[in-house]
Amino acid sequence: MRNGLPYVAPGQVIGLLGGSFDPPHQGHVHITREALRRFGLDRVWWLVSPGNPLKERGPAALSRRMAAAREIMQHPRVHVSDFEAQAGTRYTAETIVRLQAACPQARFVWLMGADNLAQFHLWKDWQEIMARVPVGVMARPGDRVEARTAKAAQVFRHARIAPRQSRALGQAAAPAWCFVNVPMVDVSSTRIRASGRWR
Ligand SMILES: Nc1ncnc2c1ncn2[C@@H]1O[C@H](COP(=O)(O)OP(=O)(O)OP(=O)(O)O)[C@@H](O)[C@H]1O
Ligand SMILES: O=C(O)c1ccc[n+]([C@@H]2O[C@H](COP(=O)([O-])O)[C@@H](O)[C@H]2O)c1
Repeated sequence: MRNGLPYVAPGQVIGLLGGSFDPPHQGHVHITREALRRFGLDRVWWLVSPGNPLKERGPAALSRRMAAAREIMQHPRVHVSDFEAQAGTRYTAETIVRLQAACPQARFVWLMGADNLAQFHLWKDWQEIMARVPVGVMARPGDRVEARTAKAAQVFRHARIAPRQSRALGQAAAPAWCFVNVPMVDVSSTRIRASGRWR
């Protein structure tokens, strides 16, 4: 283990699900299982963020979110990581550079829900992220149309992989991205926080 990362066999395809996980919920578990299947991944690592750079409000303590994530996401092929806190990164582009340096034998795929694709062009160095790793996007209630018309989707329309070929994403050369219409689970951290069941 380096930076708390598990051993990676050469050529292994690892999906990265970055998130605030404030709190983690069944929507995260669901898209993780779907991503393993639909994008031909060997593993998924949850990257529990020290704090989303675009969100004003800071999340709950990292240790609490990590513990909750480990409790809810129990799967032999999924690892919950605080790599960003350990590496001192917060921006995804930088995190990916650091992960690729730490695990040069791995193939990484960035995973996100459709709501994040709609915002993706606001992320720091988002085009560099596209140039470095394939991106797998999963449908989320309410965000399908926005995702399809997202700026990132338009700029990289030439790099889109058809959903029926989604399993090829992990082996594709970047830039490559794929949107899949997985069955949807209508849960969000915002709603759980509002219900008072977290905090
Ligand atoms: N129900 C869901 N369906 C599809 N994708 C989801 C779902 N919930 C979260 N995601 C995706 O998981 C990643 C991490 O999400 P995050 O931790 O921000 O949860 P969230 O429920 O979106 O939180 P918040 O409501 O605070 O914004 C993001 O890429 C997000 O799009
Ligand atoms: O790098 C950026 O500029 C950037 C901007 C917004 C979000 N992100 C990342 O996107 C992931 C999802 O964030 P969130 O808060 O929607 O769960 C998480 O890993 C964040 O660090 C990254």
